[in-house]
Amino acid sequence: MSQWEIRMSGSRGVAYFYNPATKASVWETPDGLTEEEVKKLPGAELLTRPVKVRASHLLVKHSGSRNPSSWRQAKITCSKAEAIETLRKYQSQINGSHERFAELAKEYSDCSSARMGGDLGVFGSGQMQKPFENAAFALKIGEMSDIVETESGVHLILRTE
Ligand SMILES: N=C(N)NCCC[C@H](NC(=O)[C@@H]1CCC/C1=C\[C@H](COP(=O)(O)O)NC(=O)[C@@H](N)Cc1ccccc1)C(N)=O
Repeated sequence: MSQWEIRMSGSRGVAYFYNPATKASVWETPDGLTEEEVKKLPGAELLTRPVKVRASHLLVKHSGSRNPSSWRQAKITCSKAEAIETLRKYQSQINGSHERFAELAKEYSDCSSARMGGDLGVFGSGQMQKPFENAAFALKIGEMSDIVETESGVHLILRTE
């Protein structure tokens, strides 16, 4: 059976099967593929991708951010490297604690969501910048991301629902 792979369709956020050799794309599991074989296909993680998530984040902006200003600092001048270093420091202080995450987001996040401990509410595919969306949607509930870079700056993400 020529190799199938799993891809995500546009903004509908629904996974489908694609066969690069035959260029066939089908919504349902191709005949002859067992459940076990499907789980081993490239892109299999997309099959368990949620439709919507709720997440909090701690954003540290830098001079290269698309909007280098926030409630904390009118003109943000730190370099991207310094922002990453700062976020690493917060990451080690958080050390997996959801409470610490919310406390540090409230105090240090350069996003207006800081006042809600970083909570962004529920969002679906197509709402956030792709690197942020992909990282948030790949997290299990309660899991924290490593450092994620977007046009806004560098983030730590905690998936809460
Ligand atoms: N709930 C939504 N749909 N709100 C629109 C999101 C727009 C989206 N934003 C992002 O992808 C990044 C990642 C998370 C926050 C964020 C960026 C910025 C900060 O960066 P900056 O734009 O200065 O570069 N914060 C926001 O947008 C805030 N309104 C998020 C928020 C705050 C309070 C409550 C809910 C949501 C985008 N497509 O640009």
